[in-house]
Amino acid sequence: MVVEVGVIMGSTSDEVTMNHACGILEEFEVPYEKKIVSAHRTPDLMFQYAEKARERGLKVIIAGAGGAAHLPGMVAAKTTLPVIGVPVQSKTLSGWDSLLSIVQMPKGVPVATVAIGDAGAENAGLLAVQILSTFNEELAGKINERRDAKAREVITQGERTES
Ligand SMILES: Nc1c(C(=O)O)ncn1[C@@H]1O[C@H](COP(=O)(O)O)[C@@H](O)[C@H]1O
Repeated sequence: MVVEVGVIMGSTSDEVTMNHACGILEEFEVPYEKKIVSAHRTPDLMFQYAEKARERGLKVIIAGAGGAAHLPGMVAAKTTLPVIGVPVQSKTLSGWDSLLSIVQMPKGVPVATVAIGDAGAENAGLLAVQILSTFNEELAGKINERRDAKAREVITQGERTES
């Protein structure tokens, strides 16, 4: 099966967060790969990964990193695939450093930045699925089914809370 989404992260310490993106891809049965790639620690591997991504058949890259989170932006600079950046929550600055490093890209090289942490990673997975759904009606249908199910959950929870 051709891998469609690349989930990459700067360190194994990002894995717990990034697994939230992977969980969504599994839920939608989107073939993905998970790799540790760092702009700082493995720059040659990072360039190679980004340069080869499109010809390998990938359609979206989700890149998570914390602190001086240059990985998403650097990958975006070396590929024409859409890159979704996940700011991983850092210990010292609670992820503000990660967020600002990822979101403040110079014009010309966009990164679709999601929120800090686990919820952001989950949304990164959903955004990747939505990008793939542009040309895949079956996937679009599954997204709607998921949203309907979530809406029903919220209504049921609300009914239990309301008096
Ligand atoms: N921000 C980056 C990059 C990068 O942007 O290339 N490579 C690793 N890191 C980040 O360093 C943090 C601490 O890493 P360690 O836990 O390995 O010390 C991680 O959140 C990682 O994403």
